[in-house]
Amino acid sequence: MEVGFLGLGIMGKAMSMNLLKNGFKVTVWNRTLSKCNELVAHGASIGKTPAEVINKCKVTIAMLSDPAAALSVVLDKDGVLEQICGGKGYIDMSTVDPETSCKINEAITSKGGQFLEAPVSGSKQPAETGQLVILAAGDKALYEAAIPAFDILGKKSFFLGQVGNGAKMKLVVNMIMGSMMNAFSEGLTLADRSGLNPRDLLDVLDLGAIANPMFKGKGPAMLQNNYSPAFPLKHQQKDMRLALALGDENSVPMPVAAASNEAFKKARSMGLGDMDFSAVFETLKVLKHSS
Ligand SMILES: NC(=O)C1=CN([C@@H]2O[C@H](COP(=O)(O)OP(=O)(O)OC[C@H]3O[C@@H](n4cnc5c(N)ncnc54)[C@H](OP(=O)(O)O)[C@@H]3O)[C@@H](O)[C@H]2O)C=CC1
Ligand SMILES: O=CCCC(=O)O
Repeated sequence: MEVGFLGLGIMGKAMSMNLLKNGFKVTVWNRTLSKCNELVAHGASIGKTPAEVINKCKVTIAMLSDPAAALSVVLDKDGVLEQICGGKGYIDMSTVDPETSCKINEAITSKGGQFLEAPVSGSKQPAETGQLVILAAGDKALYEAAIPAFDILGKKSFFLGQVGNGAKMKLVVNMIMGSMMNAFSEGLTLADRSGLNPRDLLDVLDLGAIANPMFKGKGPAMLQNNYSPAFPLKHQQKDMRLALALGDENSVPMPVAAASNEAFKKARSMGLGDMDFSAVFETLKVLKHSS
């Protein structure tokens, strides 16, 4: 099967590489074109613009940073819309808000193309090993056609109905994850400041009812001030912001998420946006202990 792939950041690079290694023919494009070279060394072809990729491929996947990037790649000059037409499918796997996804859907379907949103749960390593959780919504026929690719990229795919539902599910999941990361950071700090060994806290947490892969995976690195980015903090803050907007629209009070968003904003203001989102832990270190 031949697919196009737009956006070779942390996730897009790992996902397109995985497709290549599993026998897919892949044509890639990235805004910074030099990032295509590694994929080409593994057998990918390059499209010089999103339009060129769409022209070449029946199905094209996008994995882009945020709503502005997702819209720009579709609507701007040399974008997806210039070549999309009947018989072609576009699958946006970026994390965006439902409104952005609906705008893209309208643009693609107005030209006769098929559209599926399919944001993912899971980070760099699951992307490398094909263990993502795919949250798809939109064109059911395109979803079914994409299953061979989704089976390579993920361990489980959900079809959630109309466009917007995939985006909503993803934002709810990441809102919970971002709040958990803040509670975890506060717990590590409280353990340390009150004279406990935070490593003991990691062991205790791992044996109890709130054990989870995120605490287990990120905790030891956080205690070594290692925030090598798997999920960049700027994207987590974007997701909290978009989840809070969804809360506004649905009159859902979310004081925990709002406080977490403020912590991520503070971390961005400290220059930590490109670090892993666990770097929000650093926001607690600027407060010195006082008696
Ligand atoms: N990292 C993770 O753990 C996960 C991330 N996600 C989501 O997946 C998406 C991608 O994440 P990730 O790979 O980590 O992000 P990166 O920041 O590593 O990559 C972002 C990609 O978007 C491109 N891009 C940014 N702005 C534009 C623009 N205006 N026009 C065209 N291309 C643009 C970048 O191109 P360039 O190289 O030129 O800058 C790059 O290819 C995000 O929506 C994120 O929230 C979802 C699940 C997990
Ligand atoms: O959007 C990013 C999700 C990261 C994860 O699920 O580990």
